[in-house]
Amino acid sequence: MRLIIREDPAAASAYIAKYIIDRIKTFNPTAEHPFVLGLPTGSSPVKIYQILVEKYKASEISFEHVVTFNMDEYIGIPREHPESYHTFMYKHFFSHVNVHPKNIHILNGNAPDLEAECVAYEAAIKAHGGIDLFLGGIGPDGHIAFNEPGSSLASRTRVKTLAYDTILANSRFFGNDLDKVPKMALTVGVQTVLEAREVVIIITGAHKALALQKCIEGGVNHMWTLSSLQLHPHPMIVVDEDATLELQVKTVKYFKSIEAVAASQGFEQILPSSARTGPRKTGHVEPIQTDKHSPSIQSPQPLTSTLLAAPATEYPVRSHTPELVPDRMGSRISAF
Ligand SMILES: N[C@@H]1[C@@H](O)[C@H](O)[C@@H](COP(=O)(O)O)O[C@@H]1O
Repeated sequence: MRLIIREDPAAASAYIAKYIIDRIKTFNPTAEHPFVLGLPTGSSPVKIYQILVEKYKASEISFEHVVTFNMDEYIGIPREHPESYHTFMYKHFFSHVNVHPKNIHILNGNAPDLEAECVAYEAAIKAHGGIDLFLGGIGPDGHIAFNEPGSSLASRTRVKTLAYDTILANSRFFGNDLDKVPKMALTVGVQTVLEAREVVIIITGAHKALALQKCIEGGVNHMWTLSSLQLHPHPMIVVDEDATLELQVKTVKYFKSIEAVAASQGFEQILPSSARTGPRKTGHVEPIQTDKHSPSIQSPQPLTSTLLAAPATEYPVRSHTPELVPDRMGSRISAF
C-alpha cells in the first residue's frame, strides 16, 4: 500500500493527474494495445479531470488509445439528467479530450435487463484485457464505487441499493431533496476493482478521515469496502492532510518517510513491468477466457479452508488431560 500525503486537495489531484499521465506514456498505448482506465465520478476527481484536460490541450497527453470504464451509474434517471454519471463524465472529461466514443464504457442504468447489463460490462472489461489503472474515490463510509458497507468483497458488477448515508451525502447534488436522489445504482464490484492491475484512490477532507483510518490501520472488513485494497498488490491512496486527521501520528510519519526515502534514492516505488505495461498481445484484442486467465486477485478464501486442508494426522496429537485429583500442597514437598 502506498499512501501519498499532500497538503491540500489541489496538490493531491495534481499528483494523481501527473501519475496517470506518466502511466499512460510509459504504457505507450496503441490501437491494438490500448490503455484501459477505470474512472470515478464525485466531487473528489473533478480537479484531476480538469488537469488532465489542460494537459491534453497543451498536447502533453493523448487519450487516442485509451479505453475507459466508469465505476457506476444511477438507476432510473435519464442519461441526460444533469446529475447522471453520463452527464458528469462528458461535462468534466470526455467532451474535452480525444477519447473515442467507442472506447467509453458507462453502465446503463436504464437498460431493460439490468442484470444482463452488469454481466455484459464484466465481459467487456475482460475482452479488453482487464483494467490497467482504476481511479476511484470513496464515500464517507469508506465505500468504493457504490459498494456500500456490507458488500461482499468478492462482489462483481451488479445492481445495488444505496445506503441512507450515501443518499444523504449525494442529496447535495439534488437540491438537498432526499426524494430526488436515486435509491439504486449499478456498480462495479469490489472484486472488479481488485482485479485492476493498479488501483489509485483520492481521499480528501476531514469528513473522510475515519474511513481512511479504518482502511489503512484497521483490518480488511466488508463494512469499509475500501479496506479490501489491502489485498491488492499495487494500491495507492492519495490524500490531503485533512483526511489524515484520524490516523496515528506514527502512521503518517511512516508513509511520509517511505516516500522521502524512495525519492532520495531517485525513484518512486516503481511498479513491476507487468503492471506498468499490461499483457502485450499482437494483433487484435482477444476476449479473455475467464477459466484460463484467472484473476490476479482471487476472492478472499476463508482462513479455515487452508487450515483444514491439512490432514488431521499432521496435527500433533494431544494426550488426554489427566483427571484432576485433589491433593494437599504438603504432599508435593519431598520430605526432609
Ligand atoms: N458512487 C460515488 C463514488 O464512486 C464516489 O467515490 C463518492 C464520493 O463522492 P465525493 O468525491 O463527491 O465525496 O460518490 C459516490 O458515492
